[in-house]
Amino acid sequence: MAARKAAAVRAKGKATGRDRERDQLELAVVGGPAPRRSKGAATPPPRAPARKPAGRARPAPVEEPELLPPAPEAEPEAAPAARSPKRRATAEQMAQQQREISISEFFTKNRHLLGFDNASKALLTTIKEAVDNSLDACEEAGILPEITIEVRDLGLNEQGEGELTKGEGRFVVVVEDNGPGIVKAQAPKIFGKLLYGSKFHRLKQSRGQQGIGISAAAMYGQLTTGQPIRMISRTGKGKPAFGLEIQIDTRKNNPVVTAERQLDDWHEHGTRVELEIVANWQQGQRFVNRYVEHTALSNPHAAFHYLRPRQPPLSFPRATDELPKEAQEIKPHPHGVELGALMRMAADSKSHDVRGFLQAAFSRVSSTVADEIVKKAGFKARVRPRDVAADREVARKLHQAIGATKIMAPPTQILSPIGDTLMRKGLVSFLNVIETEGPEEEEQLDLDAARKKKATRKGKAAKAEAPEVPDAPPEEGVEKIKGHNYFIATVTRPPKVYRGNPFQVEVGLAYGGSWPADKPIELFRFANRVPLLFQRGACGMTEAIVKTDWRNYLLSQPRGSLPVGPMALLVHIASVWVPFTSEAKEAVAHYPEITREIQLAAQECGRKLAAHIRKRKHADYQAQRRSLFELYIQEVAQAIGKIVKRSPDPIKREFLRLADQVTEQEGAGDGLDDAALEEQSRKITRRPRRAEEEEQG
Ligand SMILES: Nc1ncnc2c1ncn2[C@@H]1O[C@H](COP(=O)(O)OP(=O)(O)OP(=O)(O)O)[C@@H](O)[C@H]1O
Repeated sequence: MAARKAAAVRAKGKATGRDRERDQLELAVVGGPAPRRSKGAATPPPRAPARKPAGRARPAPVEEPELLPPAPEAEPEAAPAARSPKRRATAEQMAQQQREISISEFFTKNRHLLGFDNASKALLTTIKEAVDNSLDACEEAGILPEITIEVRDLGLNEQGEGELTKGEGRFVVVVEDNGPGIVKAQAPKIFGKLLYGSKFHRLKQSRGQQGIGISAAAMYGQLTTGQPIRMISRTGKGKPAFGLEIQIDTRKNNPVVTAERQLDDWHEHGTRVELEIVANWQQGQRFVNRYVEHTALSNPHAAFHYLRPRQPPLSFPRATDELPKEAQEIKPHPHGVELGALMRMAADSKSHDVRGFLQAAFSRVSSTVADEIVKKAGFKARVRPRDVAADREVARKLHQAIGATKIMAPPTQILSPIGDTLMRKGLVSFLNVIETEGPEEEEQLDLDAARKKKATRKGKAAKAEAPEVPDAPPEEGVEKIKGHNYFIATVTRPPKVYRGNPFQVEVGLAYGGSWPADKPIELFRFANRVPLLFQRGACGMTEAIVKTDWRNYLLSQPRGSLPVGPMALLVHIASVWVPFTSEAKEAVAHYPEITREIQLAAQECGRKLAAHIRKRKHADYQAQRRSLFELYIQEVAQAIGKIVKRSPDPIKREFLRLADQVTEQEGAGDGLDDAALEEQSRKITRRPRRAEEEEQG
């Protein structure tokens, strides 16, 4: 109706600017297209009256006056259109500003993307990058890792005496390994060039992936203290050890060696990295402690020596002398390849025809599969890889044909999971340290809450704690650690594939002990054996655990949260390429295939846990009943003795034997559900009375 009125006014040619404004708004409300105003035009161009639609007239739209916008008078923005603004710069002027950005310059500005957002986190990231490299190098070379991590407070004197630096200050981080060492010619680029490494271009399980970690730490040190990274390395007996000081020319992303020396006496092989950085030990040590503990847990084949300012050194001996199974490199699976990547791979190929290219570049492509792909692509004549690289249409056909061809899943036995036995060993030695040292706190820097939590764990926890597992006989899966009983269960899932990349999930849990029973469980996340300490909420692993219904396994669980109970839960994903959410490698992306596997592993572990909790509840119940029974047994035996005129001692012994028998029988109640156990308990309560009656009778 309003539109029609407005059209009538326009037809008369008497519309004012304000009328036109109102028309536009009204038309917009009744569904007409908003008029486009040409840039710089003071008033909108005149519009032709609305044409009547051909055919049967539609009913007039129902008017909704309350939807109309306020009258233009009330709208200051509806003032006359502004004149076109003065041009500020021409394309040519802007072109003068446009230039290449070096990767180091980019990450200098965006160091938070690499995990260097603040001084406490930077401390952890620096250590983590160096330790992960040491572990990777040792494993690749087949050496049992022996790693020393040292944090030195430069506020203290040479003897380590003085006042500890409060807040931010200068620290030296040293990481030394007994690995294969680094070839001298490579060292400058490894430590002084971002995106330079040996792991990015391959598909093989390793802690490092990107080739940016240690050089980013060097860059952070250089940025915050102006000091170069110092390294020493030796590749073996008979080869000289060398030391270098390396800086990064951030404009060019190139290394500059500022000092060089040869060492006569150094270890037979290995690498030492020393970085001076601005760090916050006061706040950051919690993360570092936790990182070291968790790294020891997930790497039971490695020994760690951890030296800290003004604290006794901490050692984590290796729990096994066996190296983990060697991870194998694989080629990408054709079903995971994208069109652009296919074209690039074809351009790099040395094969003479597309069949050869497919077989050489991808896993699981036999000559029969290659023939089938080529047939499905409809290539008549011989197609060379360079045709695929140059012609998008040819590449598209090939890509489509790959997608339409059934190809065996990628090989999965190339991964190196921790395994059930070592996960258990790792958990036990980790709990040993935790029980001695006291646990570390949550990642949030809420010190008050942290202090409270510590108090809860050390003192009050005993009350809240789930009742102890009876001393004897030791239940299967229960480990006694520093006087506390922990139930430990582990699950390793078979390998699976996401986006063509094999991955494998493992879950381990430790229940009971000194963990508080009234707090959310402790969730420990690991990716390729590296603990993930930040971004817990944003991690796909957390999501999977939260989505698991833990009430089925006798833990309480607030909606959308982690379960509550005295439990530490370890989740590990091993993969040839872990899909991290960012370069800082702090959280795993939410791939449904990965979430599902974690859930399945958690459920399997949960079932073991539920069986244990039931058994323990039952044992507690029996112990309670027995002690109640034993409380009166003396009196009862005496009374019966008087009636039957016998000594009470054999009667008492008989009662105790009966009690043993009953408890034993009920011990066989394993595997019953709660209701069945309750029922069984009820029956048992009546039994002694009957036994008594029989005796009396
Ligand atoms: N301690 C070491 N011993 C032997 N080689 C090392 C050592 N540290 C680093 N390297 C080599 O230097 C390369 C670069 O290391 P860097 O930490 O920058 O990246 P990365 O480990 O490959 O990946 P990411 O950035 O994900 O950590 C490694 O790929 C490895 O080849």
